[in-house]
Amino acid sequence: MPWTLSTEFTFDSAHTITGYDGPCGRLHGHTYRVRLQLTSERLRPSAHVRRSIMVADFKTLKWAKKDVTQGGLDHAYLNDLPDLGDDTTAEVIAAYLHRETLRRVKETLDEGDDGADLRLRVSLWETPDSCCEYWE
Ligand SMILES: Nc1nc2c(c(=O)[nH]1)N=C([C@H](O)[C@H](O)COP(=O)(O)OP(=O)(O)OP(=O)(O)O)CN2
Ligand SMILES: [Zn+2]
Repeated sequence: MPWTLSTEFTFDSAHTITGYDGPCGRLHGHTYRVRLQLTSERLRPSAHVRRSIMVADFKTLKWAKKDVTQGGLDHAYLNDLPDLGDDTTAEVIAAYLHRETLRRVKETLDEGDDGADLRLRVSLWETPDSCCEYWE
């Protein structure tokens, strides 16, 4: 793949791993760190410029750092989100970030472009020393 776009950001959220036999089963919070790496065979128009000069707009990739009231994950109670429910492990959140980020990027593509060459890798740190990666 000729291009790899990489961006990192954090969001602060609370969660409970329902049914967990230990402290993680109680309400607590994390500063989650996210790294997104998106590879592409070609350059495309994006949400803010119609010439083919980007893999995707960094602004589109960083949707999750927005406040939950604006469609992101910052200052959310993650268990309240219908796509996550009570299973808010790093594994489930990373898969959700993968699905939702690709969906948002593909929304900006031209008609007839299915984005089949786009590959996304999500790395999600729940704590400074514990990370989950998700890619296909
Ligand atoms: N495979 C997973 N294991 C755990 C997850 C997870 O999402 N996937 N989550 C938790 C809890 O959310 C917990 O808050 C994080 O636990 P941990 O990494 O153990 O964090 P600590 O820094 O509190 O751990 P120390 O005991 O201080 O090392 C648990 N497991
Ligand atoms: Zn936790």
